[in-house]
Amino acid sequence: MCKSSSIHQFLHELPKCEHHLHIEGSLSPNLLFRLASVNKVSLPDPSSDPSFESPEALTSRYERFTSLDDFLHYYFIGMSVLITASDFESLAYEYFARAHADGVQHAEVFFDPQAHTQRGIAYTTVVSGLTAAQKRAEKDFGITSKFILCFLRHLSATDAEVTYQEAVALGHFSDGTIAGIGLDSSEVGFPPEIFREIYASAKQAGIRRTAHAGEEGDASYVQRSLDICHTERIDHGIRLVEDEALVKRIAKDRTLITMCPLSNVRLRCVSKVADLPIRRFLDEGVRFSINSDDPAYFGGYILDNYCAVQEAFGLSIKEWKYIADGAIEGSWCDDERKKVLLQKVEACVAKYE
Ligand SMILES: Nc1ncnc2[nH]cnc12
Ligand SMILES: [Zn+2]
Repeated sequence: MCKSSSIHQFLHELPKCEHHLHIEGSLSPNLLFRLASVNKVSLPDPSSDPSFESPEALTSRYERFTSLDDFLHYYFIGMSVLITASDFESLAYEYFARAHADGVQHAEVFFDPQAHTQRGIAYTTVVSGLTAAQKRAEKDFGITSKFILCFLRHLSATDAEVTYQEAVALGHFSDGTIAGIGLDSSEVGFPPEIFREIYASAKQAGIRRTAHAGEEGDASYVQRSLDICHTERIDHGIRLVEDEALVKRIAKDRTLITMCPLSNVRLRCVSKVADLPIRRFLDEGVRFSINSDDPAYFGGYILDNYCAVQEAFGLSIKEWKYIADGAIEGSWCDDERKKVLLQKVEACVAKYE
């Protein structure tokens, strides 16, 4: 919630694109406990980790993450309760409904297939649940969406290749089921070039490419994602400001940075939202979007992130228009959809200017 109710109303109505949302990160503690019980999945014993005593205890543990790896420990345990296609469908449909309520018009959603196939859940089970939700959400809410298949960087390139080839063999990249690839999980010590061959193959095949970089890793992770993996976007990217030439290059190339303010605070990448390089990005012409990352873990969905930015930086309507337009331009939807979304932003801004 913003202090000013009129700016809050404006931010609520502003047409949004979300580009950095891990669907497994939208699993709330309540749903996690419910699915564990329905699917008979055992969670860690509360005598070894009291956070698993109740959904409330887990929620309060989520307020005390110490790092990306500390969060990932809970993230991977959490998603172990997802078993059937219908579990994935319910999870994704709930996300789309929540995003729609926050003013999201277009969402590009990450998923982590290796985290599921590793524990015996078929890749096709995951994808059929997600795509069923996608179709229902477009029909029910008019929200358009894309899926981005992420590779877990703490696993080997060979492991990633198996998943990539499964998606290729099923025609999922060529038929539009999946729009692009991404790279997530522990960053430091797992540089993007480990996955250079998959990224080269994706580029050759016209598959869209992004990667988490510059979240905990330094600016060289961003630079190597661009130069070696030819990524078209950068997820997080907050540490790119350590390299002024890189900031200028990203501004010139209009490379979209998908920022996640509440995530960066929860994972202690910065101590407060005001420490994020938002003012610098605006001043230097860097295009960026504002996103929720793992909303069930980080205490807020997309509108909460917009409000946190507003409270920290006191942006003008004109600056919000720049952000909203940049988010549309950096989306992977077709030009026709972009045109419609740009017009919606224009109409919203005209109402509040
Ligand atoms: N913020 C994040 N960074 C890296 N990997 C992730 N997986 C889910 N959220 C993530
Ligand atoms: Zn992320």
